[in-house]
Amino acid sequence: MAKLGKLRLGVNIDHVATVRNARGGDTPDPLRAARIAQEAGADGITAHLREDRRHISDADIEGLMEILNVPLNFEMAATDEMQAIALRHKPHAVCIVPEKREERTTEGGLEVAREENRLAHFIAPLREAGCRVSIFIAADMRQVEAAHRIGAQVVELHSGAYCDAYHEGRYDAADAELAKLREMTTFGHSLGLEMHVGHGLTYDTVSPVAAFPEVVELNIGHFLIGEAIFLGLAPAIDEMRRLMDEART
Ligand SMILES: CC(=O)[C@@H](O)[C@H](O)COP(=O)(O)O
Ligand SMILES: NCC(=O)COP(=O)(O)O
Repeated sequence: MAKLGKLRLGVNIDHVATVRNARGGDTPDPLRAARIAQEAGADGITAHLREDRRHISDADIEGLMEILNVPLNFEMAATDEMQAIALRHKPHAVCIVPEKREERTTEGGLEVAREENRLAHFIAPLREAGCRVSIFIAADMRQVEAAHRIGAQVVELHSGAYCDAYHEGRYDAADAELAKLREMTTFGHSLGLEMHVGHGLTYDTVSPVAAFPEVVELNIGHFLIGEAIFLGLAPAIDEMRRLMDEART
C-alpha cells in the first residue's frame, strides 16, 4: 500500500497557560512550551485566545508571534475584538471557533450554515490580510458546505464526540463518529478545502484519524500537556508523532 503524505502536528499550548493562571504568576510559561514543542518537531503551534482570557493571554499571543519559527494557528471567536487582534498580528492561520462563556471546553463546532452572511464578511479582511482562514466545525455536510461557500480555505473537524465516546467505552458510538469524520474529510477535500482535525485526541484515539488520507493536520493540546507532566513535553510529542507516522504508513 502507498505511503501517505506526512501529517502536520499542531501542538496546542493553551493548558500550559491554564496551569500558570491557577497561581496568577509567570510559570509554567506557554512560550517556553512553544519553543520546546517546535524543537521537538511540532509543525505548528495552536493557541486559543478566549474572550474571558481563562488561559492564553494577549501577551502570550504577542510573544508567540515574536518567537515562533513554525506557523501560529490562532484560534478565536468571531467577534470584532478578536478580529482586530488577528489583523494586528496577522498570524499564519486564524481558526474561527464557537465560544460559550460557561462551557468547560469548546463543546461543538461553529454554526456556519446559520450565519453564513455574517461569517463571510467577518473572514474577508482576515483573508485579505494574508491569514489562512480555518473554520472549526462538526463533521456535518451542511457545515462543510457552508464553510466552503463563505470562502474558508481550511476546515478543522471537531473530533471531541469521537474521543469522548471512545474514552467512555461507547465503542459503537465512537465508530459512528469516526465514520462521520472520515466521510466529511473526503467530502471537504473534494470541495478543495484543506482538512484538519482536532479536539480531545489522545494516544488511544489518534491513529484512525491520522490514517485518513485527506487530512493534512491534527491539532492536539490538552492530552499532550497532561502527558508532559509525566514524560516531559518533548517525549510526549515524540510519541504522538510516532503514532501519527505509523498510521500514515
Ligand atoms: C478549539 C479547540 O478545540 C481547542 O483549542 C480548545 O478550545 C482549547 O481550549 P479549551 O480547552 O479552553 O476549550
Ligand atoms: N483545535 C483543537 C486543538 O487545538 C486542541 O484541542 P485539545 O487537544 O486541547 O482538546
